Amino acid sequence: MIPATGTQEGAAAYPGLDAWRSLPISQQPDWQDGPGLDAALTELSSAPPLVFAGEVDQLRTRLAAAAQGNAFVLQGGDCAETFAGMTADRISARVRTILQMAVVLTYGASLPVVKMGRMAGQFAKPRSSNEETRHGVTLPAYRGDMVNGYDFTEASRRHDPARLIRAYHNAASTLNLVRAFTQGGFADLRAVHDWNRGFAAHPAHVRYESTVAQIDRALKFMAACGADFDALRGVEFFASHEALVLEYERVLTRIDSRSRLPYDTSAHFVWIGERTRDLDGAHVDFLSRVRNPIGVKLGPGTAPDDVLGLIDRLDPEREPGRLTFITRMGAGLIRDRLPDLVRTVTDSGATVLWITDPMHGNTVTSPNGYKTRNFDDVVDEVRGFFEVHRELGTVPGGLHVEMTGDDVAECLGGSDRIDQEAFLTRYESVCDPRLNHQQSLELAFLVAESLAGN
Ligand SMILES: O=C[C@H](O)[C@H](O)COP(=O)(O)O
Ligand SMILES: C=C(OP(=O)(O)O)C(=O)O
Ligand SMILES: [Mn+2]
Repeated sequence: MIPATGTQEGAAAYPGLDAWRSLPISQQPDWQDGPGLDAALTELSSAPPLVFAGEVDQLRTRLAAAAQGNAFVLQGGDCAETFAGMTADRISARVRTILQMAVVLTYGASLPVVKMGRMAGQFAKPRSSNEETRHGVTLPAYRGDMVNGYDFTEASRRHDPARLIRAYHNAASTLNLVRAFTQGGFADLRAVHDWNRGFAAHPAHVRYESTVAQIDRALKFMAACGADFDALRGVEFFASHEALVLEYERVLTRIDSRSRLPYDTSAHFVWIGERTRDLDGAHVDFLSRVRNPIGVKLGPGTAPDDVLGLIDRLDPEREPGRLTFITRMGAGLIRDRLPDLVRTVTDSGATVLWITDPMHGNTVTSPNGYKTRNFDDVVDEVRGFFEVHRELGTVPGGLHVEMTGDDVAECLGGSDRIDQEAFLTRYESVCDPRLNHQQSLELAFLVAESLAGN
């Protein structure tokens, strides 16, 4: 595999990479141009790329397969990664949960599952409000560890460009560990299946025992046929995040030594959020100019013309795997809003990958004041997504979830019946509520059952 170059060398041949600077832009830090920002960007401009162009191309082919119905994508991780949360235990729990979900989905879909973490760079958050008020004190809103700190003090909430450098190093360490876990034996199919057996053995999860038993039989069958399980010890695992802070994405954009084309080497896959997908805005312009596969979040207000405009701007060549639409409509709206968008894309002749994010359209506030989501709404939106695609004969290509491998209590419900009282001691997210380990697995089992037509 030939790496992208490790410097900005060659980027001068692409002046368009800086065209976003003169376009309308929202949700950016307010750290004013100054020595702090310049110093951080200078340091990062010579830092090595986090991912390699060849891997990014590989992902594009995997996503192309998913768009055709020949693979299924699982994208999951924190709403907002934190520097403090970058411990071996937490990273391994998250990777392990994604691997467990992937085995279940692989069985249910009878398809390869493309595994992508919202990991190693998910450090910047768009917010509804610029400010947060607590007990009469108003401070800048928390915008992710790449921008400011979560602690509610003036010093912590100041936007600090030195955090760009910390974000880069935290992403590098996370990715290093993820690569080690997924290549070093941790992902062994038999071990992952054993973990799932443990999950289904719990009395609250008995209804999943039959799926586990079926997977068990499938593995025994594979073994009897002489499958080389040792060859299955390593898995591909890709990194992704919302490309929000464009200074960070720009400085990590490098020219690939093979193709001489620009790649955003901060992650394999980057997406544009619901709040920054303006056709004439900075985010769409910048991402139109890098070779990575790109995602765009689509909320319930998305118009058919918006999706056509996004295809023209982001995928003018109609390249398989280039463009993914991540829909987040809400359980109550998906069956109403998604069909028009899918029909519009199909009629245009374009092929995009459709993924469901059943989290962001289902956020509510619990009576005791926590941002939460009902597990049943999450499941219902996923079901709606599959129903719409089945009806239209199109491909439901993947699942995008905010989740963790830890035993937190942030979303309501699931077989373990998380209630709002549990939030008082086990709510840890610094932004949106995540499915915990059990809820994540449960969702995977439910999706697998419906994929298998059970
Ligand atoms: O993760 C998504 C957004 O950053 C988040 O939903 C915004 O939350 P807010 O409405 O609390 O700002
Ligand atoms: C900000 C997010 O989502 P959206 O852009 O869909 O609101 C997110 O994925 O955390
Ligand atoms: Mn979120």
